[in-house]
Amino acid sequence: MNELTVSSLRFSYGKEEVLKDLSFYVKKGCFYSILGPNGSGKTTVLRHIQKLLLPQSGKVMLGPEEIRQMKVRDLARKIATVPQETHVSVDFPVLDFVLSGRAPYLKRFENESSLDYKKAEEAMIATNTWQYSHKSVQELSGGELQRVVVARAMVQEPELLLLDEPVSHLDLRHQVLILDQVNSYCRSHNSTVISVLHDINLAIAYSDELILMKKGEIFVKGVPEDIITEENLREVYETECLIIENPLNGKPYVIPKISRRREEE
Ligand SMILES: Nc1ncnc2c1ncn2[C@@H]1O[C@H](COP(=O)(O)OP(=O)(O)OP(=O)(O)O)[C@@H](O)[C@H]1O
Repeated sequence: MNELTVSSLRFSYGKEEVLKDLSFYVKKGCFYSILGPNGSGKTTVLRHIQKLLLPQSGKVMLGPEEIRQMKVRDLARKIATVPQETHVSVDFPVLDFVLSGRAPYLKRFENESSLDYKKAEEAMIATNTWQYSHKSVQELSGGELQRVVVARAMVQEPELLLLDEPVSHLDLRHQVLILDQVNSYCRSHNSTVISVLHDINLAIAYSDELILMKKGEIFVKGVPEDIITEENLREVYETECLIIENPLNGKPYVIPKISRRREEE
C-alpha cells in the first residue's frame, strides 16, 4: 500500500485555481522532493497533507485513511512538519520547544519521561542545536531556529515528515548536515520524507524521486536520472540549463546557463 495517495486534488484560493486535478503517490521509506517555480502550488499541496486545507474536490489518503477524517492528535503522531517560516511569540527555552514534539504521545497533564528527554537530546545533537538548549527560542537566528524546528519534527517520530524549504536559511555546512540527518532518519525509521526544495542539485542528491510541478499540475514525477533533462527544465523553469554527471554520485548535476554581459562603461 502507498504511504500517501493524492487523487484528483483541486483547490482554488478565491477565483484562482491553484491545484488542477493533481494526482500522485509516495511509497513508504522513500525521500521525495517537490520542485517547481514560485507559485506553482508546492506549499498548497503540503497544506492539504497536513489538513490545514481541505480539498475542494479529490482526496488525500494516508495509508487507508482519508486525511480529512483523521483526528488532529492521530495526524500529529503520523505526520510532522517543518514549515517555511516559524514564528514563536512566547519566550520558550529551546529544549522545551523541542520536547513539545512529544506532546502527541503524552496523556493530559502527563510530564515528559526521561526517554522523551533522551530523544530530544539525540535530535538536538544530530541537528547541532544542543548548545542552545537553555536559550530562548526568540534569541535564535533564522538558521538556528530552522534546525531546532527540524529537531522537534524528528522527536515527533513521524511516519511522514513534511519539509517546506528546510534549508532556506542555512549555511552550506548546515544544509548538508540537516539533509544528511533527515535522510538517515528516513532510512533508520523507515519513514517517508516529502520536502519542497528550490536547490535542484540538493534535491537530486538526496531524493529517491522528484516531483516536478508547473502551474498547479504535476509536470513529471520519477527518479532524477529519468526526469532531469534539459527539455523538462526548460519547460518548467523557462531556463536553459546544462546537465552533467555529478562525479561524486553519478547523478545529474544542473548548471543554469547564465549569460553575464559586462555593462558598457
Ligand atoms: N492564502 C492565500 N490566499 C490567496 N492566494 C494564495 C494563498 N496562498 C498561496 N496563494 C497563491 O497560490 C499560488 C500557489 O502558492 P504556493 O505557496 O502553494 O506556491 P509555491 O509553489 O509553494 O511557491 P513558492 O516556491 O514561492 O514558495 C500562488 O499563486 C499564491 O499566490
